[in-house]
Amino acid sequence: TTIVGIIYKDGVILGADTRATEGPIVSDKNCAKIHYLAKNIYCCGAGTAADTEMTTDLISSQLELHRLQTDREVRVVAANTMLKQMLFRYQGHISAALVLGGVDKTGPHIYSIHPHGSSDKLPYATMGSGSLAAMTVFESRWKPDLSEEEGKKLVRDADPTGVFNDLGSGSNIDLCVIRKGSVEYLRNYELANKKGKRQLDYRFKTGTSTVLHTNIKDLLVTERVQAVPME
Ligand SMILES: C#CCCCC(=O)N[C@@H](Cc1ccccc1)C(=O)N[C@@H](CC(C)C)B(O)O
Repeated sequence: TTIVGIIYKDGVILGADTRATEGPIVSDKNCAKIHYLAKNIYCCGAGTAADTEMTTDLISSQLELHRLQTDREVRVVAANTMLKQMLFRYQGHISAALVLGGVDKTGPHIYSIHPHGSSDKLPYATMGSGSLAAMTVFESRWKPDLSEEEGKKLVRDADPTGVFNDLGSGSNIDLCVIRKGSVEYLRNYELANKKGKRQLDYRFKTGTSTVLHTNIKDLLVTERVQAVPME
């Protein structure tokens, strides 16, 4: 997985690849790794698919109850606290490595959260097997007050470094732009690995293998079976 998040002038932008693996096998070529937590908060997940899905679903439900109780828009820091406290409680056995992003009344926020429960509040973050590849782009090109176009371009250049150089990442790129009061969830923003058209027909021609022997059985004829007396 290569998941990324940045803060730009008017909010945050999250990015994720869409590959799920089981060892050397790609088990899903187009899975969704950007999860809804609240209308102003989304979360990218790396690690065990089941853990990232279940953890984000659970915290999303808890955030909704929190919103109903407080009657206020939930803050990103609340999501971070709930996520890290649960991951810490399970001492790293929940293999969910997260990039949390959102915008609330205090502004845009990005956190990275590790399976053991530590979190870092950052202007940009990457997680997953392709995180080092993606981080090269942010370390060299991120700056404060990027425009939305510049921010999208940065994420669009960072995530593919993992998609193309890390075997644990691949296929397409999903994007999520969160501004004050609006969200743009761009599923399959980039189809980075379109399947090519086969050039030739590789099927064997009929008659390739000679027929040596034919045996046709009439299955409708039922052989008489001797009834075996019950003991
Ligand atoms: C069996 C099995 C694993 C089901 C799919 C599965 O969780 N794959 C994992 C890798 C992994 C983890 C733990 C055990 C095996 C295999 C995976 O692809 N993680 C990606 C993110 C998730 C959200 C798709 B990424 O971090 O590479």
